[in-house]
Amino acid sequence: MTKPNLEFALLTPTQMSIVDRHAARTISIIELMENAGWAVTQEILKRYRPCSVLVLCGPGNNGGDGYVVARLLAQAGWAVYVSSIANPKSGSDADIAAKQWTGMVVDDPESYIKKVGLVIDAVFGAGLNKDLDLHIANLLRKAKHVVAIDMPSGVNGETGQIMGYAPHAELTVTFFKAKPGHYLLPGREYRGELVVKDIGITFEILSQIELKCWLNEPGLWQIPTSELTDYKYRRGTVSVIGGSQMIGAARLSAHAALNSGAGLVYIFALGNRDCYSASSPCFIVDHDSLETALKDLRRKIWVCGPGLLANEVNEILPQLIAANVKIIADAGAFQSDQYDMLKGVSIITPHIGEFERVFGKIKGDKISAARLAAKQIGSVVVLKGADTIIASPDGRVAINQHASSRLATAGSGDTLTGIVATLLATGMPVWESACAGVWVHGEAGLLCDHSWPSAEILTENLGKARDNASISKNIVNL
Ligand SMILES: NC(=O)C1=CN([C@@H]2O[C@H](COP(=O)(O)OP(=O)(O)OC[C@H]3O[C@@H](n4cnc5c(N)ncnc54)[C@H](OP(=O)(O)O)[C@@H]3O)[C@@H](O)[C@H]2O)[C@@H](O)CC1
Ligand SMILES: [K+]
Repeated sequence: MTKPNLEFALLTPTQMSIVDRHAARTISIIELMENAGWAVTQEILKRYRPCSVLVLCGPGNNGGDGYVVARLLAQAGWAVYVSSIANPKSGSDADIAAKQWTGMVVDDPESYIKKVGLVIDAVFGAGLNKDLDLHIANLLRKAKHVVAIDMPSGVNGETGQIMGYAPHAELTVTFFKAKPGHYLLPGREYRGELVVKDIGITFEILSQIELKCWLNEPGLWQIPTSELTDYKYRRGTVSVIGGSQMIGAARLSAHAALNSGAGLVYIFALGNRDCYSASSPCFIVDHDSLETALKDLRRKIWVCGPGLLANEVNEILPQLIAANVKIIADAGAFQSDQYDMLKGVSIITPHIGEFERVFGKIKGDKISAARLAAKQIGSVVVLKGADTIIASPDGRVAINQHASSRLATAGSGDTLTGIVATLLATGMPVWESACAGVWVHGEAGLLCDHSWPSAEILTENLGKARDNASISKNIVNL
C-alpha cells in the first residue's frame, strides 16, 4: 500500500478519540476545548451579524465547546443565553468550561429557541451513542437558524445516519479532520456549510492511526497527464464486450473510454457487429474469436456487463476471468445473487439496487457493506449513488462528493465503466483508477452548461474533465 494521504483523510469518531488521547500528551483537553470554541466563534462572527443566541449544551465535551462559544460571543457583545440540556460530570473538562460561563442559564429553552436569532447546537458531537430523546428532538425541531459544533446532534459521525432526529444546520464547524458522516448521506444534507478548523493538534498524530477513509479528490490519486512521447499503446487499450441486443450501453462505454484518453478501443461484439462498426470510425470491432482477442497481450483491460444479457455474461465473464485480464464488471453482471461469479474481476460498479441483488439487503451502513463485499469477492466495489463509495478489499474507502444529479441519466453508468477502464489501462492501481474515474465522471457532469445532459453529452466532456482532474488540487464543497 502506498503512503496514506493525510490531506483528504476522514476520521471516525472512534479514531478522533484516539487522536484526542494522543494530543492530550502535549496539549490539554481544556486547551483544545478553548481553541475549538474560539474557532467556532470566529466562523460565526464572519458570517452573522450580532443577534441573540441560545447555546444548547450537552453533558460531554461538545457541550464544553458550547460553553466556550457562549463566553466568547458574550465577550463580543452578543446577547447570549445558555441551556444545559444535561449537566456535565463534576470535575470534567466540560464542567470546567461550564463554570467559566457566568451569563444567563435558562431553564425553559423552549421559550427562547423561537425568539433568538441563532441557535448553537452543542448537545452531542463525537460521543453520540444512542437515538436522541424525544424532548431534545422536539426542542431542536423549533430552531430556525442553527450552527452545529462538530456535527449536528443526531448525525452519526461514522455513518451519516440520523439517530432519531437531527437539526438542519446552516454551518457546521468541525475540528482537525472532517468525519465520514459529514460526507455520507443523509448526514451531508444536515451539516450545511462545513468548515474544518485547526485547533492545535499536529498531523504527526495521524501516524498512530490506521487511516481507512478519505474524501475522493484529486491528490488522493494522480492521473497520468499527456506526454510528448505518448503513443497509442501507452495511453492504454480498452476492450468492451458488446451485447447482441442492447447495443447502446457498450457503445457509450467505448465512447467514454476513447474520450477520456484511451489510445485504442476495441469492441468484441456478441452480435450486431455492423452496428458497432458504424457507430464510430475510431472503434475497432473484433472479427476473430474471443480466444484470439485474449491472446493479444496488449488487451489487458476489459469491460463486461453494459448491455449484456444474463446468458451473455454467464458465457463471457468466466472466459475473461480465466484469461487473467483486468475486468470492470457492471450492469448485466449483477443479475444473480451468486457473488462468487464476480471473484476474479478487478472492479464492480453497481448502484444500490444491483448491489443488493448480488450481496443482499444492506443492513448497517453503506461503507461497511461495500467493504465487506469488496473483501468477499477480492475486488474494488464502486457503490454508486449521490455519495458514491469506492471500497477496496484491503479496507480502504473513499467517499465521493464530486458529483451532481446531472449523472442521474440512463447510460451514465456505462460511461463510468469506460472512464475507469481507460485509467486502469494507463497503469494506475485498481482502487485509485476507480476513485479517479468516479471523480472525472462527476466533473464531466459539472462541466455541462445545463442540468440535464444525456450520457452522450457527458462523454463529450471527458477529455476536459480528465485534464481538470490532473490540475485540480482544492477540495470543492458542493
Ligand atoms: N476532537 C477533538 O479534538 C476535540 C473535541 N472536542 C469536542 O468534544 C466532543 C466529543 O466529546 P464527548 O466524547 O464528550 O462526546 P459528546 O458528543 O459531547 O457527548 C457525550 C455525552 O453525551 C451522552 N450521550 C450521547 N448520546 C446521547 C443521547 N442520544 N442522549 C443522551 N445522552 C447521550 C453520553 O452519555 P453516556 O453514554 O456517557 O451515558 C456522554 O455523556 C466533540 O464532538 C467536540 O465537540 C473538543 O472539546 C476538544 C477537542
Ligand atoms: K453538536
